[in-house]
Amino acid sequence: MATSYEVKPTFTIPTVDLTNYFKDPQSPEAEQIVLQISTACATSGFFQITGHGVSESLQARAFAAAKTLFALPDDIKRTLAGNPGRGYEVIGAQILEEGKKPDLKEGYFINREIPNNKPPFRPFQEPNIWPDSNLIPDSEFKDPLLEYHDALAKLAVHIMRILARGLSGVDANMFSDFYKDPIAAVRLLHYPPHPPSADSSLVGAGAHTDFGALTLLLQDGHSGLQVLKKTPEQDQWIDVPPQSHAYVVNIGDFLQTWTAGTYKSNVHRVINTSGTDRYSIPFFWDGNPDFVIRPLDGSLGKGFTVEEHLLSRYASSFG
Ligand SMILES: O=C(O)CCC(=O)C(=O)O
Ligand SMILES: [Fe+2]
Repeated sequence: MATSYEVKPTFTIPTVDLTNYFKDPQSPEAEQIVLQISTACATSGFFQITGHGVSESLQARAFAAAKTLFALPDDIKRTLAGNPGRGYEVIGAQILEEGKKPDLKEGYFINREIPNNKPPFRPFQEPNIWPDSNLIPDSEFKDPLLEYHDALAKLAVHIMRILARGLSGVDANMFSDFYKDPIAAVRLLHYPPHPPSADSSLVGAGAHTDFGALTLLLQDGHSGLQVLKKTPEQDQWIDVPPQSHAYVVNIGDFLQTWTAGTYKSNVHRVINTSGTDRYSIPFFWDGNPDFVIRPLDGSLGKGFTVEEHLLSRYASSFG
Protein backbone atom coordinates (compact mmCIF):
# COMPACT_ATOMS: atom_id res chain seq x y z
CA MET A 1 0.00 0.00 0.00
CA ALA A 2 1.36 3.38 -0.92
CA THR A 3 2.03 5.69 2.01
CA SER A 4 0.95 9.26 1.55
CA TYR A 5 2.64 12.08 3.34
CA GLU A 6 1.10 15.46 3.89
CA VAL A 7 3.77 17.90 2.75
CA LYS A 8 3.65 21.03 4.88
CA PRO A 9 4.69 24.02 2.74
CA THR A 10 7.87 25.60 4.05
CA PHE A 11 8.25 29.23 5.08
CA THR A 12 8.71 31.21 1.88
CA ILE A 13 8.84 34.89 0.86
CA PRO A 14 8.76 34.56 -2.94
CA THR A 15 9.02 37.33 -5.50
CA VAL A 16 6.13 36.96 -7.91
CA ASP A 17 5.89 38.68 -11.30
CA LEU A 18 2.23 39.62 -11.90
CA THR A 19 2.66 40.39 -15.62
CA ASN A 20 1.01 37.16 -16.79
CA TYR A 21 -1.82 37.53 -14.29
CA PHE A 22 -2.72 40.95 -15.69
CA LYS A 23 -2.38 39.68 -19.29
CA ASP A 24 -4.98 36.98 -18.71
CA PRO A 25 -6.22 36.25 -15.18
CA GLN A 26 -7.74 32.94 -16.39
CA SER A 27 -4.53 31.55 -17.94
CA PRO A 28 -2.60 28.59 -16.45
CA GLU A 29 0.26 31.02 -15.71
CA ALA A 30 -2.16 33.15 -13.65
CA GLU A 31 -3.26 30.02 -11.78
CA GLN A 32 0.40 29.39 -10.85
CA ILE A 33 0.70 32.95 -9.59
CA VAL A 34 -2.39 32.48 -7.39
CA LEU A 35 -0.91 29.25 -6.00
CA GLN A 36 2.51 30.77 -5.30
CA ILE A 37 0.92 33.71 -3.48
CA SER A 38 -1.48 31.61 -1.41
CA THR A 39 1.40 29.37 -0.32
CA ALA A 40 3.36 32.43 0.80
CA CYS A 41 0.31 33.75 2.70
CA ALA A 42 -0.10 30.41 4.46
CA THR A 43 3.55 30.27 5.60
CA SER A 44 5.37 33.59 6.06
CA GLY A 45 2.41 35.88 5.29
CA PHE A 46 4.84 37.88 3.09
CA PHE A 47 5.68 38.02 -0.63
CA GLN A 48 7.10 40.57 -3.07
CA ILE A 49 5.51 41.57 -6.37
CA THR A 50 6.89 42.94 -9.61
CA GLY A 51 4.93 43.58 -12.82
CA HIS A 52 2.32 45.35 -10.67
CA GLY A 53 1.70 48.27 -13.02
CA VAL A 54 2.58 51.18 -10.66
CA SER A 55 4.96 53.38 -12.61
CA GLU A 56 8.54 53.93 -11.48
CA SER A 57 8.15 57.65 -11.97
CA LEU A 58 5.16 57.79 -9.60
CA GLN A 59 7.16 55.80 -7.01
CA ALA A 60 10.06 58.21 -7.43
CA ARG A 61 7.78 61.24 -6.96
CA ALA A 62 6.35 59.69 -3.77
CA PHE A 63 9.86 59.15 -2.34
CA ALA A 64 10.87 62.68 -3.36
CA ALA A 65 7.80 64.05 -1.52
CA ALA A 66 8.79 62.09 1.61
CA LYS A 67 12.38 63.37 1.54
CA THR A 68 11.28 66.98 1.05
CA LEU A 69 8.82 66.70 3.94
CA PHE A 70 11.21 65.09 6.41
CA ALA A 71 13.92 67.64 5.54
CA LEU A 72 11.73 70.48 6.88
CA PRO A 73 12.77 71.96 10.27
CA ASP A 74 11.36 70.07 13.27
CA ASP A 75 9.29 73.01 14.53
CA ILE A 76 7.56 73.27 11.14
CA LYS A 77 6.96 69.52 10.93
CA ARG A 78 5.33 69.62 14.37
CA THR A 79 2.73 72.08 13.09
CA LEU A 80 1.65 69.37 10.62
CA ALA A 81 0.76 66.81 13.32
CA GLY A 82 -2.82 65.56 13.75
CA ASN A 83 -4.57 62.68 15.48
CA PRO A 84 -2.79 59.36 15.04
CA GLY A 85 -3.38 58.36 11.43
CA ARG A 86 -3.19 61.93 10.05
CA GLY A 87 -0.26 64.12 9.13
CA TYR A 88 3.13 64.20 10.81
CA GLU A 89 4.23 61.85 13.61
CA VAL A 90 7.39 62.79 15.51
CA ILE A 91 10.25 60.39 16.16
CA GLY A 92 9.26 58.11 19.02
CA ALA A 93 5.50 58.75 18.68
CA GLN A 94 4.78 55.04 18.40
CA ILE A 95 5.83 52.08 20.54
CA LEU A 96 5.05 49.00 18.47
CA GLU A 97 6.75 46.54 20.82
CA GLU A 98 6.21 46.62 24.55
CA GLY A 99 9.47 46.67 26.51
CA LYS A 100 11.44 48.42 23.73
CA LYS A 101 12.33 52.09 23.39
CA PRO A 102 9.92 54.24 21.31
CA ASP A 103 10.34 53.53 17.59
CA LEU A 104 13.26 55.35 15.96
CA LYS A 105 11.20 56.58 13.01
CA GLU A 106 9.16 59.62 11.96
CA GLY A 107 6.16 59.38 9.71
CA TYR A 108 3.41 61.13 7.78
CA PHE A 109 -0.05 59.66 7.20
CA ILE A 110 -2.22 60.48 4.20
CA ASN A 111 -5.66 58.91 3.90
CA ARG A 112 -8.30 58.91 1.17
CA GLU A 113 -9.76 62.37 0.46
CA ILE A 114 -13.42 62.08 1.49
CA PRO A 115 -15.81 64.10 -0.72
CA ASN A 116 -17.97 66.66 1.18
CA ASN A 117 -16.33 65.70 4.46
CA LYS A 118 -17.89 67.72 7.32
CA PRO A 119 -17.43 67.64 11.11
CA PRO A 120 -18.00 65.86 13.41
CA PHE A 121 -15.46 63.47 11.91
CA ARG A 122 -15.40 59.80 12.73
CA PRO A 123 -12.03 58.33 13.75
CA PHE A 124 -9.66 58.00 10.78
CA GLN A 125 -11.94 60.22 8.69
CA GLU A 126 -10.58 63.66 9.55
CA PRO A 127 -9.41 65.69 6.55
CA ASN A 128 -5.83 65.19 5.44
CA ILE A 129 -3.20 67.66 6.65
CA TRP A 130 -1.29 69.28 3.78
CA PRO A 131 1.79 71.48 4.11
CA ASP A 132 1.14 75.03 3.00
CA SER A 133 2.01 75.30 -0.69
CA ASN A 134 4.64 77.93 0.21
CA LEU A 135 6.45 75.23 2.18
CA ILE A 136 6.13 72.47 -0.43
CA PRO A 137 4.24 73.16 -3.68
CA ASP A 138 1.19 70.88 -4.16
CA SER A 139 2.82 69.58 -7.35
CA GLU A 140 5.61 68.09 -5.20
CA PHE A 141 3.58 66.69 -2.31
CA LYS A 142 -0.22 66.67 -2.34
CA ASP A 143 -0.68 65.86 -6.04
CA PRO A 144 1.78 62.95 -6.35
CA LEU A 145 0.70 61.47 -3.02
CA LEU A 146 -2.99 61.50 -3.91
CA GLU A 147 -2.13 59.97 -7.28
CA TYR A 148 -0.03 57.37 -5.47
CA HIS A 149 -2.87 56.64 -3.02
CA ASP A 150 -5.24 56.08 -5.92
CA ALA A 151 -2.84 53.74 -7.75
CA LEU A 152 -2.20 51.66 -4.62
CA ALA A 153 -5.92 51.38 -3.79
CA LYS A 154 -6.49 49.93 -7.29
CA LEU A 155 -3.58 47.52 -6.89
CA ALA A 156 -4.87 46.42 -3.46
CA VAL A 157 -8.21 45.40 -5.03
CA HIS A 158 -6.36 43.17 -7.54
CA ILE A 159 -4.33 41.58 -4.76
CA MET A 160 -7.48 40.93 -2.72
CA ARG A 161 -8.98 39.10 -5.71
CA ILE A 162 -5.86 36.97 -6.05
CA LEU A 163 -5.94 36.20 -2.32
CA ALA A 164 -9.62 35.21 -2.48
CA ARG A 165 -8.91 32.89 -5.42
CA GLY A 166 -6.25 31.15 -3.35
CA LEU A 167 -8.85 30.16 -0.75
CA SER A 168 -11.09 27.25 -1.59
CA GLY A 169 -14.77 28.09 -1.81
CA VAL A 170 -14.32 31.86 -1.63
CA ASP A 171 -15.79 34.06 -4.36
CA ALA A 172 -13.25 36.50 -5.83
CA ASN A 173 -15.66 39.40 -5.27
CA MET A 174 -16.49 38.54 -1.72
CA PHE A 175 -14.35 41.27 -0.26
CA SER A 176 -16.06 44.04 -2.24
CA ASP A 177 -18.22 45.30 0.69
CA PHE A 178 -15.02 45.52 2.70
CA TYR A 179 -13.50 48.13 0.43
CA LYS A 180 -16.51 50.38 -0.02
CA ASP A 181 -15.38 53.88 1.13
CA PRO A 182 -12.29 52.37 2.77
CA ILE A 183 -9.91 53.65 5.39
CA ALA A 184 -6.61 53.31 3.54
CA ALA A 185 -3.40 55.14 4.37
CA VAL A 186 -0.21 55.99 2.58
CA ARG A 187 2.38 56.36 5.34
CA LEU A 188 5.69 58.02 4.59
CA LEU A 189 8.39 56.71 6.91
CA HIS A 190 11.91 57.90 7.65
CA TYR A 191 14.29 55.83 9.80
CA PRO A 192 17.46 57.68 10.90
CA PRO A 193 20.54 55.46 10.98
CA HIS A 194 20.66 53.10 13.92
CA PRO A 195 23.51 54.16 16.29
CA PRO A 196 26.07 51.32 16.28
CA SER A 197 26.45 51.58 20.05
CA ALA A 198 22.69 51.12 20.70
CA ASP A 199 21.54 48.16 22.78
CA SER A 200 18.86 45.70 21.70
CA SER A 201 16.07 47.81 23.19
CA LEU A 202 16.37 50.28 20.29
CA VAL A 203 14.32 49.47 17.16
CA GLY A 204 13.20 51.40 14.08
CA ALA A 205 9.78 49.74 14.27
CA GLY A 206 9.25 47.25 17.09
CA ALA A 207 7.94 43.75 16.44
CA HIS A 208 4.26 43.93 15.43
CA THR A 209 1.60 42.58 13.12
CA ASP A 210 -0.20 44.91 10.73
CA PHE A 211 -3.66 46.03 11.80
CA GLY A 212 -5.68 45.88 8.55
CA ALA A 213 -6.26 43.45 5.70
CA LEU A 214 -3.16 44.00 3.63
CA THR A 215 -0.02 46.15 3.46
CA LEU A 216 1.82 47.07 0.24
CA LEU A 217 5.27 48.37 1.13
CA LEU A 218 7.75 50.21 -1.04
CA GLN A 219 11.35 50.08 0.28
CA ASP A 220 14.06 52.54 -0.81
CA GLY A 221 16.95 50.12 -1.31
CA HIS A 222 18.15 50.08 2.30
CA SER A 223 17.56 46.88 4.21
CA GLY A 224 16.06 46.77 7.67
CA LEU A 225 12.74 44.92 7.39
CA GLN A 226 12.74 41.49 9.06
CA VAL A 227 10.04 38.83 9.39
CA LEU A 228 9.80 36.41 12.30
CA LYS A 229 10.17 32.73 11.46
CA LYS A 230 9.09 30.63 14.40
CA THR A 231 10.09 27.00 14.62
CA PRO A 232 9.80 24.70 17.64
CA GLU A 233 13.60 24.98 18.02
CA GLN A 234 14.13 28.72 17.69
CA ASP A 235 12.89 32.12 16.57
CA GLN A 236 14.72 33.55 13.60
CA TRP A 237 14.51 37.01 12.00
CA ILE A 238 14.52 36.73 8.19
CA ASP A 239 15.55 39.78 6.14
CA VAL A 240 13.21 40.97 3.39
CA PRO A 241 15.75 42.35 0.91
CA PRO A 242 14.74 45.54 -0.90
CA GLN A 243 14.19 45.12 -4.65
CA SER A 244 13.90 48.22 -6.81
CA HIS A 245 10.29 49.12 -7.59
CA ALA A 246 8.88 45.89 -6.09
CA TYR A 247 6.20 45.87 -3.39
CA VAL A 248 6.51 43.79 -0.27
CA VAL A 249 2.96 42.56 0.36
CA ASN A 250 1.96 41.23 3.75
CA ILE A 251 -1.17 39.85 5.32
CA GLY A 252 -2.63 41.86 8.21
CA ASP A 253 -4.87 40.91 11.15
CA PHE A 254 -8.18 41.08 9.24
CA LEU A 255 -7.18 38.51 6.63
CA GLN A 256 -5.85 36.23 9.33
CA THR A 257 -9.19 36.43 11.18
CA TRP A 258 -11.29 36.02 8.01
CA THR A 259 -9.37 32.93 7.00
CA ALA A 260 -9.39 31.50 10.55
CA GLY A 261 -5.60 31.53 10.49
CA THR A 262 -5.00 30.01 7.05
CA TYR A 263 -3.33 33.24 5.93
CA LYS A 264 -0.82 34.52 8.50
CA SER A 265 -0.57 38.05 9.87
CA ASN A 266 3.07 37.62 10.74
CA VAL A 267 5.25 39.50 13.19
CA HIS A 268 7.85 41.80 11.61
CA ARG A 269 10.10 44.68 12.68
CA VAL A 270 12.55 47.22 11.28
CA ILE A 271 16.09 47.87 12.48
CA ASN A 272 17.89 50.30 10.21
CA THR A 273 21.44 49.02 10.34
CA SER A 274 22.19 50.32 6.83
CA GLY A 275 24.31 53.12 8.33
CA THR A 276 22.29 55.76 6.52
CA ASP A 277 18.77 57.16 6.38
CA ARG A 278 16.11 54.66 5.27
CA TYR A 279 12.82 55.73 3.71
CA SER A 280 9.88 53.41 3.14
CA ILE A 281 6.25 53.89 2.11
CA PRO A 282 3.71 51.38 3.37
CA PHE A 283 0.11 51.49 2.11
CA PHE A 284 -2.37 50.09 4.60
CA TRP A 285 -5.60 48.62 3.22
CA ASP A 286 -7.87 48.80 6.25
CA GLY A 287 -11.39 48.84 4.75
CA ASN A 288 -14.83 50.20 5.52
CA PRO A 289 -15.08 51.28 9.19
CA ASP A 290 -18.42 49.49 9.74
CA PHE A 291 -17.45 46.24 8.06
CA VAL A 292 -17.58 43.33 10.51
CA ILE A 293 -14.56 41.03 10.50
CA ARG A 294 -15.33 37.43 11.41
CA PRO A 295 -14.06 34.11 10.04
CA LEU A 296 -15.61 33.15 6.73
CA ASP A 297 -16.25 29.68 8.11
CA GLY A 298 -18.48 31.18 10.82
CA SER A 299 -16.25 29.84 13.59
CA LEU A 300 -16.19 33.04 15.68
CA GLY A 301 -19.45 34.55 16.98
CA LYS A 302 -19.89 38.30 16.81
CA GLY A 303 -16.59 39.42 15.30
CA PHE A 304 -15.42 43.04 15.44
CA THR A 305 -15.65 46.08 13.18
CA VAL A 306 -12.75 47.56 11.24
CA GLU A 307 -13.08 50.77 13.27
CA GLU A 308 -13.03 48.94 16.62
CA HIS A 309 -9.88 47.02 15.76
CA LEU A 310 -8.02 50.04 14.38
CA LEU A 311 -8.98 52.18 17.40
CA SER A 312 -7.71 49.53 19.77
CA ARG A 313 -4.39 48.93 17.92
CA TYR A 314 -3.76 52.69 17.46
CA ALA A 315 -4.53 53.38 21.14
CA SER A 316 -2.19 50.67 22.38
CA SER A 317 0.72 51.64 20.13
CA PHE A 318 0.46 55.45 20.07
CA GLY A 319 0.05 55.75 23.88
O1 LIG B 1 9.30 50.36 6.95
C1 LIG B 1 9.14 49.16 6.77
O2 LIG B 1 9.91 48.49 6.08
C2 LIG B 1 7.99 48.44 7.42
C3 LIG B 1 7.06 49.33 8.19
C4 LIG B 1 5.99 48.58 8.89
O3 LIG B 1 6.10 47.43 9.20
C5 LIG B 1 4.72 49.28 9.20
O4 LIG B 1 4.65 50.51 9.04
O5 LIG B 1 3.75 48.58 9.59
FE1 LIG C 1 4.16 46.61 9.69
